[in-house]
Amino acid sequence: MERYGSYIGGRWVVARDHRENVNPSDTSDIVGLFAAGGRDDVDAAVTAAREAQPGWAATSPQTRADLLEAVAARILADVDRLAELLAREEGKTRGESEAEVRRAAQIFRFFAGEAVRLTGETQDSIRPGVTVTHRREPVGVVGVITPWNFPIAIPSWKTAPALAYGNTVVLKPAELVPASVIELARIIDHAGFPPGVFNVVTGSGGVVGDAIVTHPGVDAVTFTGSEAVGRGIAVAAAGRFAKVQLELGGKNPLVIAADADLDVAVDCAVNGAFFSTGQRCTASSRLIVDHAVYEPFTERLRARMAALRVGHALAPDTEIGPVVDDRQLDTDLRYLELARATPGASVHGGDLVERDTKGHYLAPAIIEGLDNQAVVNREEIFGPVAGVIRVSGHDEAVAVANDTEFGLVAGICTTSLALADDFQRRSQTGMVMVNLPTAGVDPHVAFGGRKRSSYGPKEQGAHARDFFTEYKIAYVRP
Ligand SMILES: NC(=O)C1=CN([C@@H]2O[C@H](COP(=O)(O)OP(=O)(O)OC[C@H]3O[C@@H](n4cnc5c(N)ncnc54)[C@H](OP(=O)(O)O)[C@@H]3O)[C@@H](O)[C@H]2O)C=CC1
Ligand SMILES: O=C(O)CCC(=O)C(=O)O
Repeated sequence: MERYGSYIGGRWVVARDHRENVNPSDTSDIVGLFAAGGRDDVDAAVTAAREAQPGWAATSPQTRADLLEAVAARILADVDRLAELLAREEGKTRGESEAEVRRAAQIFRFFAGEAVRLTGETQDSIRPGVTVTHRREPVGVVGVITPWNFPIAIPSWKTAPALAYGNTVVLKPAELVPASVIELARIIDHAGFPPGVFNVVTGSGGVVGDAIVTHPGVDAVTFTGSEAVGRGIAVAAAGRFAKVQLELGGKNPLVIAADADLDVAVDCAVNGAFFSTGQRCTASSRLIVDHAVYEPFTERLRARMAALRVGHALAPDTEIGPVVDDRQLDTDLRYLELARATPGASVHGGDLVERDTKGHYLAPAIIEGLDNQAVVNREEIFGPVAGVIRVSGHDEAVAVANDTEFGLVAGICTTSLALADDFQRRSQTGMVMVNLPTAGVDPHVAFGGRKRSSYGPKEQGAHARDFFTEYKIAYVRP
């Protein structure tokens, strides 16, 4: 069984303790043994990152662009192997995994371009002869803490902009899925980045994650994961005046209007609620359906749902891979039990599925008959489970869609431009989708939500520079 260390200061550091990375499609398959890093590893990584940062910031933007482009090319050259590894460690289908790996390459390619595109601003002072410049500079050392549901794309969309703009990085992947990030570190190492520019410490959130967040040498922390952990990180980072960016949960509504094209609506619902096993912060976990189309929509949805093939992530006919681990499966089952025990609810699907290999297989489920106040329609489940809520008319649909503590993304299926436009304006979310699944965003576009879904500047696209750079304002009298 191969053992992997952390990547610190351009070297692979041998670890004392390791943790198994288990394949959720087949729990007898151990992907590898990964370092259970400690605070001393974080300290060494931050020291290396601090030493490397001024030199990295001083490199030509073209050098940074060339190196990021080399990472993109190396990812693409190895797509098959990386996709298979990702599917093995996370449980996404082979197709979903390949799409994610390609997305990681697109992200590195996009930020290669951004490295040479960074601009500042100038303005005239109110004092004659004086010019004011706003110049963007790197923040310094960025701590990156990532979740298990996008093992290579999320680490890439935090790392690529950090590096493009001259920061150095200490990254902690989720303990459930360290393999893809270790491969990314190998690629970055082979591409020829200076030692210390990119560092990875694997290990638990409570130890390695906390050490990154509280380390005085880390200038900024970018995090994606649960609200509870994000809240603690925000408090700890703000307490020592470090910059912080959080991407948290969602309870994303997809409205099916009375005039919706039901083929489009069912496609959007199936994709948004169940693909990637529902394990996306952008998942459509509330389907808000106008009573005029409730019966035909739910009938077609149930039929499509029942036909979805749940199975081993690497089996060619699998449409829905396994749940990531037994803990998340317990969470999904607990919410389904709660729904079944609630008067008026009817649960369709949601049974455990047996396959040739022992994996965490759960059939997709919808919960009908409950209103928007039910616990299952308020809390993020993070599994292949959606609540279906019946409403009367557009105004009620908008009110229900907005009646949540989250605000990541909202979708509407309608053939009316007026309804689509109205929904877009009134939705209390960072992102809106019209006749598209709520999940699945473009790699070159800003990403982020409102309310308790996100905190700090948006991620991705050119807007990423707002987090990964600081303005320096200079008054100049020549
Ligand atoms: N918005 C999103 O995209 C995501 C939301 N979630 C939500 O979070 C729930 C739980 O998922 P989970 O992976 O456990 O999410 P967590 O928030 O626990 O984990 C996200 C990352 O933070 C790390 N972490 C955990 N505790 C700390 C800490 N005290 N200080 C610093 N870092 C820490 C984790 O490490 P490690 O796991 O290695 O211990 C992981 O790398 C899901 O059911 C879902 O609701 C989950 C993933 C993504
Ligand atoms: O839907 C997407 O493309 C992105 C989802 C995401 O960022 C997440 O689940 O953390």
